[in-house]
Amino acid sequence: MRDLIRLLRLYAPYRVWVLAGIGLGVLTVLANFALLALSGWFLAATGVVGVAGYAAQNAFNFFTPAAGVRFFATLRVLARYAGRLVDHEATFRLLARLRMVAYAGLEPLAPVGLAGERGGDLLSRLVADIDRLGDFFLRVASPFMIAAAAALVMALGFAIVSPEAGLLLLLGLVVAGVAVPLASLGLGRRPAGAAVALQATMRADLVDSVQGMAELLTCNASGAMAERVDAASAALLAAQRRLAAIAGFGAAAGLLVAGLTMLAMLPLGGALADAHRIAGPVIALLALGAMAAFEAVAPLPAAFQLLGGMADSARRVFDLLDRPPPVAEPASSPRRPARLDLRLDGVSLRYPGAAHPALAGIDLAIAEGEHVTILGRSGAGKTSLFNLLLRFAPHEAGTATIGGVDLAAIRGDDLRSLFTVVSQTTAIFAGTLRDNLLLARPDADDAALWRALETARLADFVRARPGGLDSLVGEAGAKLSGGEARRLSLARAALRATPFLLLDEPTEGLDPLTEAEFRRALAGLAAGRTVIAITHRLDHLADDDRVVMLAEGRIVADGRFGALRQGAGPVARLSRLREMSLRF
Ligand SMILES: Nc1ncnc2c1ncn2[C@@H]1O[C@H](COP(=O)(O)OP(=O)(O)OP(=O)(O)O)[C@@H](O)[C@H]1O
Repeated sequence: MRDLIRLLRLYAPYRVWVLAGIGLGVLTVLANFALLALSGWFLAATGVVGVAGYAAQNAFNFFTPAAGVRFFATLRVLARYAGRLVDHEATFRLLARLRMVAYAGLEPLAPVGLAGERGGDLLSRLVADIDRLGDFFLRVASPFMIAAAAALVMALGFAIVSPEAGLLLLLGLVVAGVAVPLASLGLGRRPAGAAVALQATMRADLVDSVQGMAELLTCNASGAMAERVDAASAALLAAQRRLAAIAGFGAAAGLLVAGLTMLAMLPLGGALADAHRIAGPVIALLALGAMAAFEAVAPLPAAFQLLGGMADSARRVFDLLDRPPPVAEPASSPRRPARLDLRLDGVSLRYPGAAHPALAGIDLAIAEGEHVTILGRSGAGKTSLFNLLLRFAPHEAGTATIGGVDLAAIRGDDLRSLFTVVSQTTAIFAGTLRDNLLLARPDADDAALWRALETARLADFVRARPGGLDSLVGEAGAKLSGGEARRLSLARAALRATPFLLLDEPTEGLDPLTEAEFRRALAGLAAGRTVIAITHRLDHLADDDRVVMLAEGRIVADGRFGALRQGAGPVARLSRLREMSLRF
């Protein structure tokens, strides 16, 4: 419930729309109530006057009630139309806000804070849960408020005619609008919660299986995955069927209470008329008015039923938004220093929840313009060093500075604007080649894009495509080969003139010819920049290249490659191993 109240607070900027929507909703219900009550009375009264003779007919004022009927009928239509417009406007505004809030909350968590999440589950929270919450005002909050306000006004209206009739109407409305829906809520809580969880699991499984379809097919595992999705789908259908049955029960019980209340008005009205407390035609007013009054509570069973699922969705979304970002952001960044020397003193880094630090006591100084190669076995902490520099993960001890400024004092966006990363895993987004290039520099013109493609040796490939720069690359670059995707990332890098170039084994897995081209292009990009390159390969290192070797998160060697490979240290051992493996 706390989450739903928090959700309501997000409506604050749209309170005028919200209040107008509720006001128009109340007006619609009251206009319908007045229309039926007046019509009932008018019909009954004209009937009575009809049999009472000529004099009574002449004395009866037909015009005012007839005008009233037309007025309420028109008011009802106009109020309903305007109400729908206003409600939907408020809903769309909230949806847009919710999506912005969710995205803004998610962004600081990436990539380290989301490492344990399933992509499909995140998608579920961002799309399905938020869509569900978007309906909160329209289908839950607004019906409750309209029902409460309209029920009180209508019961008061009846109470003016007769307190007993007012009480009876209020009782009927409370039973149909609160007791019956509460019963269906109790019955529906478990299947509603199960449906939300099952939908999320099924979506996550589906996203996994679509992304890994090739792997599933080659492992003959697609059948097992299909069975898993099928089982989740069957369980979801069972939960939804149960919910539909409960909703049907709620609607039927609500109608029954409405009918019984209307029927009960007849003997009550009769007794009141016998006691000369009301005129005969008012009995019709009470009966038809009571029937119309239940329009106010008709949406409540559905609203109560949605409440459970919405509370679950709100919890899932807010749970994501409440996670502290792995890195605290300063409010602003200091001025960019004149020289961008990098210095790490006793730096340690531990990922959230990890037992061991990924980097421990790192002392490293890299002067502006220097080229450094980072070596180390898998899991040694090489990528973690990049994560530290890019402030994807904070360091827990030591100091890390750039040009003498603490990394923690620089906003993530400002810090990352100093770096270009080229890695072996490149995210290619569904869209055109141009879209993917413009990510790196949104204001780049076509001439700049072609220059970058030339640098990355991809220009001929793009020219040969009928769509040129506007050719589609497919989901995750499915229409590109691995080497082309890698060169696209290189073209992106060529568009970013940043002082630092971080290379994370970008030539790994390329054929020798492509690799040679790639390296030449990289050398062009590296000129005049500080370059930190991770590699497992030693064959491209020259003797005077500076290498830093990591093992279990610590620096175990730092010096010129030629000197280090002559000695007896870890670089020499790695070098010998490499030579042996080349001989095999
Ligand atoms: N997001 C994360 N959460 C928890 N632990 C992590 C995370 N990323 C990496 N690690 C752990 O930190 C350690 C260092 O990982 P890192 O990715 O820096 O290694 P690496 O040297 O780049 O390895 P490789 O050459 O295989 O890419 C490993 O033990 C790894 O399991």
